[in-house]
Amino acid sequence: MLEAVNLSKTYQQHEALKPLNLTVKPGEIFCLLGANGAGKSTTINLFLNFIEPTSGKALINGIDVASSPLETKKFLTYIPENLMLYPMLTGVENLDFFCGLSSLQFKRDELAVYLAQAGLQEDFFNQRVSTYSKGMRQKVGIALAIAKKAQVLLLDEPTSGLDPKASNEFSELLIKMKEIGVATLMATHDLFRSKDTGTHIGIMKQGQLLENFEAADVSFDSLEKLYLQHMHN
Ligand SMILES: Nc1ncnc2c1ncn2[C@@H]1O[C@H](COP(=O)(O)OP(=O)(O)OP(=O)(O)O)[C@@H](O)[C@H]1O
Repeated sequence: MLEAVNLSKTYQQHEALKPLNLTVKPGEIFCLLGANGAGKSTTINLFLNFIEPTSGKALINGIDVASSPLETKKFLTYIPENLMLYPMLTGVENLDFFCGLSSLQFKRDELAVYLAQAGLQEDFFNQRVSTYSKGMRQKVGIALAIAKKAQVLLLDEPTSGLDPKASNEFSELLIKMKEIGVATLMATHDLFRSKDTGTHIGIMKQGQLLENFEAADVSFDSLEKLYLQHMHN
């Protein structure tokens, strides 16, 4: 579970994130929408302990990420817009390496099962990642989450630049993760996927979470209207 408690970040005078209170429970996919500079990545980076909060706390499974960064990282997998993998290593080798960083060791056929569960085509398991499409690289990230039995997924625009089919496949993986109780926080610009895949939607503007509602409570049209209204004001 993810929890922000009066979490804020100020750079010099600039409030990148105004005090945020937010909970993402197991089995929820919280989609964070907002214009460029709204504070979405800042929120995710605070949960990753990449940056220090100015006030408040980011908690993962009730543990403060600032005071227990290593422990909280065990529970989570982070997939940014461009997942950094080693291009000269194969998918299996990359997965092995990143599992190793979490002190996890698997046999080759176990790694292959995780890649298959993440939807990667078998022909590519032993090919260098330099030959992978962006969607295939993102699947290696999901395979890592599956291998780690991650309880939390932090995603920063993971589908930007993916073609509609790859984006759809990624959404299906997120739904699978949801079904096994993973809590997901995703920054995205994709209104359609937020409505389609998310369980909860937040709209941010200038560092502030202006809206927080259940995806089932809005139609796609009303979501778009609401989003544009906030951006125009
Ligand atoms: N290291 C930094 N120093 C100063 N200001 C920063 C720093 N990092 C981010 N900011 C500012 O914080 C604000 C929020 O940025 P953030 O990256 O969280 O936005 P975002 O919603 O993720 O945008 P995008 O959709 O472009 O990714 C912006 O005004 C940005 O300029």
